[in-house]
Amino acid sequence: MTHKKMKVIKFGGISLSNGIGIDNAIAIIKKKIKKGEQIVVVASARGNTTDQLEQLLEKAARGSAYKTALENFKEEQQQPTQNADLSVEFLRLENLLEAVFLLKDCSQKIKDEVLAQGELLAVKMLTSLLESSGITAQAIDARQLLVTDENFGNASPIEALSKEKVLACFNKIDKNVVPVVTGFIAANIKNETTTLGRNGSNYTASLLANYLAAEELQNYTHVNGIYTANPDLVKDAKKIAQLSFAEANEMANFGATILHAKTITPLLEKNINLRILNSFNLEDQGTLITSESNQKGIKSIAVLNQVALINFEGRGLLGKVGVDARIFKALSDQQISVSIISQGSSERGIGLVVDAEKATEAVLALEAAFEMDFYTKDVHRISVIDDVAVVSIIGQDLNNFHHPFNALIKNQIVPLLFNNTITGKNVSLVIKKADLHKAVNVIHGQVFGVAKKVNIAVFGKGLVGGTLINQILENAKAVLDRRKIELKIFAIANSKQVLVNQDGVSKDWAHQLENQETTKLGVETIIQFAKTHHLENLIAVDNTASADFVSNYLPLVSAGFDLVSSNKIANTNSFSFYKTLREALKEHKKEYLYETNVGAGLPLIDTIKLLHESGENITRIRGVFSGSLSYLFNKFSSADIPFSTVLQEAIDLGYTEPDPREDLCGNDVARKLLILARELDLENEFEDIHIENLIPPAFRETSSAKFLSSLADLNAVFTAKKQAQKEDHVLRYIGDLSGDLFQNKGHLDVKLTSVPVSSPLGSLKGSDAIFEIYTESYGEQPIVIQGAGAGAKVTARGVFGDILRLAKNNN
Ligand SMILES: Nc1ncnc2c1ncn2[C@@H]1O[C@H](COP(=O)(O)OP(=O)(O)O)[C@@H](O)[C@H]1O
Ligand SMILES: N[C@@H](CC(=O)OP(=O)(O)O)C(=O)O
Repeated sequence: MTHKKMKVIKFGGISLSNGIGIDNAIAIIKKKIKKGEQIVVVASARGNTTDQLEQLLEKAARGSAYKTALENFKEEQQQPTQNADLSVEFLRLENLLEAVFLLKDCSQKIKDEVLAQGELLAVKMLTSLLESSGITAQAIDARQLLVTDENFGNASPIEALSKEKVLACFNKIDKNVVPVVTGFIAANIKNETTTLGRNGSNYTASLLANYLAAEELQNYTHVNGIYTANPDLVKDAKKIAQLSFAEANEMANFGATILHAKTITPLLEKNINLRILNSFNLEDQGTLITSESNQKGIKSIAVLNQVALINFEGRGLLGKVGVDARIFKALSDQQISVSIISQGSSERGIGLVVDAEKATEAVLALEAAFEMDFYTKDVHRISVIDDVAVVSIIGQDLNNFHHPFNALIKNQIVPLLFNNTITGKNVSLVIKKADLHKAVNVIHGQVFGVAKKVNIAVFGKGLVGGTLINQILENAKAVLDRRKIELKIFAIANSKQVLVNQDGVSKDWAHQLENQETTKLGVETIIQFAKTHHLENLIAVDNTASADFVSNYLPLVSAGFDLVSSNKIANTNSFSFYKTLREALKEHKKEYLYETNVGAGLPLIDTIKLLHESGENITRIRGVFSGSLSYLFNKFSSADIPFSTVLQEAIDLGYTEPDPREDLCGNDVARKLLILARELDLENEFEDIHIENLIPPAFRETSSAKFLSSLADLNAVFTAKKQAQKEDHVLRYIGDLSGDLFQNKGHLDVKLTSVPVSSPLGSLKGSDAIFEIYTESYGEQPIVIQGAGAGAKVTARGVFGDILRLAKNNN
């Protein structure tokens, strides 16, 4: 067989599984032969055979019944044709398992022998199928080709010997015969079976490509190529069309399971291209890995999953020379390699990441090596954290690292340790395994800026809530295009029903919500749903007017939600609740925005916050805070009409609450005033506010119907107030906050007042709200914010604004 222009074609396990898998593999090989290509096929064990063999072994070693499982295994292997003679391997497996069952013990050496049968079976089946479709094929047992050391389970090839054997074997093969070689398996000098480590078939293929000086290695798998992150974990991962060997190597080293860490070197040595292709999607060009380097450098995220973190703590190690060397020696003596080390991560401690299955062994080795140091109390503890994973951001500059890091913290994922490599721009984070899925998605969203997903739960679907949901759905595409933020409403709830959808609710939400079962556990259901589906960047929006709902704020915050509300209750409850909520927000690094609490869509709270936080001394805030009361007194003052006529008009226009006494009593204005006061760090309670109740005492207790039918009885009182004014003055119902603001408490007044018609307050029109903010620097000249201060549409817009602010903040 000549090797020029020869290609090594490797099929992964799933690409050889029963059904479409094996059919496609045969079709791919046939097509290549038809085209006259010269190929060598390397095959992994089919489907998840290796895992199944591992399980059979474990059963047998435990002394549990394994025979039925073995029969099922054999039946599956014998698919799709009885023509393949698999009897040798089946018998070998039966004998090996029987021996393990009797001894109740299994060495790594036996395990390699058992696992090797998987590849041998695959190659026999493949050869038989090729033969029956008219292709002359020859099954080759790689144990005749690759010579390794004796490190069972993870053996290293002895180059010179292996190459010699490979060349000798292939030189004898006729060029019309397709060699089908077992991946993964080899033999030591004593001819005992070894394996190259899990997922090692790629390595076999790249060794063969090297020895045979192949033109290309094509790796057929079940994904379209190499992605910016494992596509099983990150839906939005993008396929990388081309990678350099160095970049691929980096990814493999940091755990991208699609590449075996050792695969690249043999290819690099001989400059052999590697193509990752999808045997289930032949249209796709896959990923090409070559010596050409990409100028910009590639970014990707890789995960090491089966790892443990060892914490080596010793106060007495400060300044001692050679401790690291001793640690590494103790571990390397046991063939344990360390993938990440971080020094000084704990008090005089060292954190080490090792393979999970080696963790106990590693601790024992370290305890033995540092026995004396325990006596002298220089080392006081060596512990293991099992359920960890390492997420590496490859190509990550440290100067930008704060972006993904902050995003993790915002999502309540605190890495146990992180480190960076000196060569190459890589940062690795050790995190709890439970956080893995979410962490990889959060980092991916940040690093690739593709689109950051923001997951929103909307509580309350009344006028404001419903309008908001529709606004979000209508504008989601524009927000995605302009801001690269993907807004998803994953939950909608009212007091009775909950609608959840991981992919975001659709335009039909109202109808779907109605058809949901009634549940009383809305908030817990939603918190649990977000957890189960690893949803990131969570925002809870409260558009209810409910006093009860506010008690959910604390659980939501501790579950990782930022809050937005148009509901004022949380800010006007007792000061102690106000403080508790702020403390919880701080503790969980969450934010709470409520711009619409005062002045609906007007940018009021944000302005006051900015002024206050920048140290500007706000001395007074005064204004007409209520749209309905603005309308009432603007109209009543400007024309010669009875108060009751204006009030009836306001009721008819829907400007007031159904019972207008809720507006006239002044409580709503008072709540807004209290919210502003608390923005200035004043510790006022609602009871501190002097409220001028506009409802004459005789009308306070009557029924709604009675009140609405006797509006004319209010006229005398209001006409008297109007007439008692100075010339060119008008009535305005205002909130007024003043006093010594250096004290803890401000002076808060809600009252009907008379102002010159030419003043900003006096010239107010329609149902506009107005806010005058007096500060020390601005002196007598207040900052004035004026505009529509009510209405479902503007309020919903304001809530939407808060959501976008949070979404951007999370960057
Ligand atoms: N960056 C990545 N791009 C693509 N796949 C990845 C990546 N990281 C991890 N994977 C995983 O690698 C798997 C394919 O590799 P592997 O299972 O070894 O294939 P095969 O058995 O065909 O050799 C995918 O299912 C995916 O879960
Ligand atoms: N069958 C072996 C080797 C293997 O499957 O390699 P690959 O992932 O490259 O197909 C395993 O499952 O570990």
